[in-house]
Amino acid sequence: MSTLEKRLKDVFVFFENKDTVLGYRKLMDCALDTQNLDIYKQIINLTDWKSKHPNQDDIFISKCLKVLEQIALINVTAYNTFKPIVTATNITKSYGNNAFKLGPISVSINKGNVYGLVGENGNGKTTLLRVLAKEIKHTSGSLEYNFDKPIKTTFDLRSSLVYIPQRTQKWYGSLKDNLKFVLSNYNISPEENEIRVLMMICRLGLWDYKDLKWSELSSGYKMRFELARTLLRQPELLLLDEPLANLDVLAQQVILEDLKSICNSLNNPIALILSSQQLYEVEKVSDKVIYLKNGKYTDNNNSKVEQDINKQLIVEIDCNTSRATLQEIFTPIALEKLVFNGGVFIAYFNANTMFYEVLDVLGSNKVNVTYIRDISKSTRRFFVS
Ligand SMILES: Nc1ncnc2c1ncn2[C@@H]1O[C@H](COP(=O)(O)OP(=O)(O)OP(=O)(O)O)[C@@H](O)[C@H]1O
Repeated sequence: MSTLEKRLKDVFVFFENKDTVLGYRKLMDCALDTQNLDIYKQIINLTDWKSKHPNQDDIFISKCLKVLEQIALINVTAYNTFKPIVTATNITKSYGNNAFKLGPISVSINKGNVYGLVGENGNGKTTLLRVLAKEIKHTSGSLEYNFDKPIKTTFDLRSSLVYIPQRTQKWYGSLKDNLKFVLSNYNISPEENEIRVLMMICRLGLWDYKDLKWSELSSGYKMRFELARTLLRQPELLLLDEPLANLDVLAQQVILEDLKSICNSLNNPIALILSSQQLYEVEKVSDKVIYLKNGKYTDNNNSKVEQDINKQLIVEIDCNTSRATLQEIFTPIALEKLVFNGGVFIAYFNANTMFYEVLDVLGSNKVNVTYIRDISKSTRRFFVS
């Protein structure tokens, strides 16, 4: 089964299980991959219909399945270049008299992948993004880009390599008109412009907001607008600085899932690097997490400390049991260290201890746990240690 066939089948299963919202998003991803304006028009009509008939799921699903059948008839060529779009080798960045130094950093970035950039405040996330975005020049090391589209002008560069900073600028007029303005620079017909813009509006869940002004949108929708504006230009490398700031937990999950599937496009994949303080959410969607510590990171981090930490089972626990009690009940399952960091306990066990044994011990001793998580492989372990 080809990747497209598999994706179409997934969409079918979502609808079969009445996961309408998710199914529709995935259907739109498949539609985008066709690059076919007739399919786009059908999605636009369907979104309009859904907006006018919000409670008629069964009819909506049958309409979606008809579009799905038509997408299945279209030949979609999959992108298959595995060359990294950017390769950084021992890059560093210093700012004049400031003591902070970013790097050396070595990393390769590939299309179709999501990279989560995490680290404590002031550890160089924004600096790294700005260096990769060619907004500021690195001090030493080499940085090699491999864009598919020819880069002859700064406009070409800024289409393929897009950086969205933490604070975005105010715009005037309606959301839809602003998006149409973006495409008006790309030499396409007014009709095609309208269809492509409306398709992107549908995909990013902006249908009911398309006629609103900047001041009428919440932070979450302003971020969605920025993404729509960027994605219309079909970037190859997308750098987002804290896109989750100001979003509620649900909106964070939705936007991350959306970003992941948009980057995973079959014929137009994007390499995405996003910085965030939302560790769990970012780790869940990232193909790789870049953790910056004092400005440093290397792809193959095989330092001795790393190897030792990787062997332990590390569990974060929130409960109102005393430290002494936890110490006592965990000792038989090879507790090596118990740390209380003011809010939660971090328990370090021997590598042979299993997470289910920890759950077992807590349950059998009737400990009231409000939160527990195995963070052995999460970058969270660096933040709590
Ligand atoms: N333009 C600049 N001139 C001088 N120093 C700077 C400049 N920009 C950043 N720095 C310094 O570089 C260091 C790293 O900052 P950076 O903004 O890259 O970190 P960050 O990880 O993104 O932080 P945060 O999570 O707080 O956004 C800080 O010490 C900061 O003071």
